[in-house]
Amino acid sequence: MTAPLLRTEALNCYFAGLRAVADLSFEVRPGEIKAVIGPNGAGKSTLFNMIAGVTRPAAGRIFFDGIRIDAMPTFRRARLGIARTFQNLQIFRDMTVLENVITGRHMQGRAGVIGALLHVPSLRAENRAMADVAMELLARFELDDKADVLAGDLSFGQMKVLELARALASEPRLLLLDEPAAGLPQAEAVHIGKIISTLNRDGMTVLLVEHNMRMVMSLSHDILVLNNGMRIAEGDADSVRRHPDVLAAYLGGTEHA
Ligand SMILES: Nc1ncnc2c1ncn2[C@@H]1O[C@H](COP(=O)(O)OP(=O)(O)OP(=O)(O)O)[C@@H](O)[C@H]1O
Repeated sequence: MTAPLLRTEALNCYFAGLRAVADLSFEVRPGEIKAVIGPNGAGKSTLFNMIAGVTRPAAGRIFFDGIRIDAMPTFRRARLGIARTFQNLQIFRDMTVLENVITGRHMQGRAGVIGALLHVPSLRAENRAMADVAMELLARFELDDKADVLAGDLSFGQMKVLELARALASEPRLLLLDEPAAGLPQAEAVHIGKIISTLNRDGMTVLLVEHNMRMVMSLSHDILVLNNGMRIAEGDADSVRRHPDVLAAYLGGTEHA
């Protein structure tokens, strides 16, 4: 069997005594779309933040491609090939769409974001190459005609796509998507879903935290269900949908789409 791209071992995280994630071990295999679902407060964001490097686990280990990463700063995880999007969009609204993608691209380059923004002369050639790649990405997401528009002037749906494009600009091997459909009408959620599906068909491994059940059920190869920080089920859409503990956890919840 192929080695997992991402693996956690007995992860724990506490907030003021509350156990937000409890002894959680799970894997993401290369090439799969894995979703993490669960009712509000289940621990999804906490898990996501531990993988991205925002929150330190109290105990447990995280491995990316066999390398232990749980104590690594975020930028080193990014350099290893982990990119993320944010639940609350974190695009630069006063920069153009193209510049936003280039900031993602600079995770890869020698220049760094500051160098890019200062237009250091020796870095111009590198910047031009990055701009070309960024334009290709925008074309792929049908945002190339908006390259010179300020990101803040995009529609909300386009901003979500832009954030995805920026994350991809670093050429990651693992894409962490934090509620990519949040706040979108169903038609635009379907559009984002198609983009994710195409990326995955082209080989991208995806870890998805999402409340939109239609998206989760249609996209995911494997679904991890959390409740109170613990795994209550894991498997494909059909098995998870029918699992009695999953039904019980969601009873009275609002997440069913
Ligand atoms: N920074 C924090 N300080 C204190 N408690 C926190 C903090 N972050 C999360 N928690 C608590 O940890 C538990 C897990 O929260 P988490 O945000 O990970 O759940 P979630 O599954 O992402 O929920 P949602 O679907 O509402 O985003 C919750 O009880 C939450 O209140």
